[in-house]
Amino acid sequence: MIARLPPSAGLRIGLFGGSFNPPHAAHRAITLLAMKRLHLDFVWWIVSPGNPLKDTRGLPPLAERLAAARRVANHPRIVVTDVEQQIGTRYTVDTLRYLRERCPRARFVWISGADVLEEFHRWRAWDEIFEMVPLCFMDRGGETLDALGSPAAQRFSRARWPEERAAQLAGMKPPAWVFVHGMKSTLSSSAIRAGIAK
Ligand SMILES: Nc1ncnc2c1ncn2[C@@H]1O[C@H](COP(=O)(O)OP(=O)(O)OP(=O)(O)O)[C@@H](O)[C@H]1O
Ligand SMILES: O=C(O)c1ccc[n+]([C@@H]2O[C@H](COP(=O)([O-])O)[C@@H](O)[C@H]2O)c1
Repeated sequence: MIARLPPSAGLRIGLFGGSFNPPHAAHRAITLLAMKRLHLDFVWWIVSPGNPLKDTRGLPPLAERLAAARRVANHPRIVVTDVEQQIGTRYTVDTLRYLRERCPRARFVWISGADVLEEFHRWRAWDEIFEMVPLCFMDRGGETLDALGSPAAQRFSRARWPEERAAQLAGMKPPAWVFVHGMKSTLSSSAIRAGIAK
């Protein structure tokens, strides 16, 4: 399957995967902060057909989450895509393999919140992902210490660059990652679903 993708040649592109159930202001704020600190041209929001580690019963249809993500993103340099649905995967390693092959001249960086670093060692082929693209983890309220002490952070501790080098991350040879402080939002989709945030 050949997915419909935005232009990418020669660009520095952040990839931000999520369930977006629902999308919220912290998704957008993190994206804009990463764009600035990593000197990215674009960030693609990859709306997941369903996180393989989550119970996805009750997950709203992808089309609904895509439309909501587009409304929240509302920025000329944020592109919302259903590429995982198009290529038929839920696993990030497959998505990255596909995108690197389809877009050989793009400089991709995978962006996640700190909670993802904490559980990264549970992802399929997670150590391979570290060798495929540079990674950027964004601080998240309540998650910093657990994330930085996680199995993935420990295993790749020598590939961590100081935050001051974030602007060079997209051009670095993997494994390379940064942890970006500066935002400690506690906003989450689950809090919104529970009616205790919006
Ligand atoms: N407040 C936040 N600070 C930092 N990163 C965040 C924040 N909210 C979401 N993210 C990141 O956004 C990405 C997509 O997350 P997701 O769509 O699951 O939102 P969520 O708020 O974490 O959802 P849920 O509460 O259902 O787990 C993940 O990398 C997640 O770490
Ligand atoms: O590839 C995996 O094994 C894997 C396991 C868990 C989560 N992910 C991805 O992590 C991203 C964040 O998921 P979520 O549900 O926390 O928003 C999203 O792109 C998921 O597809 C990927």
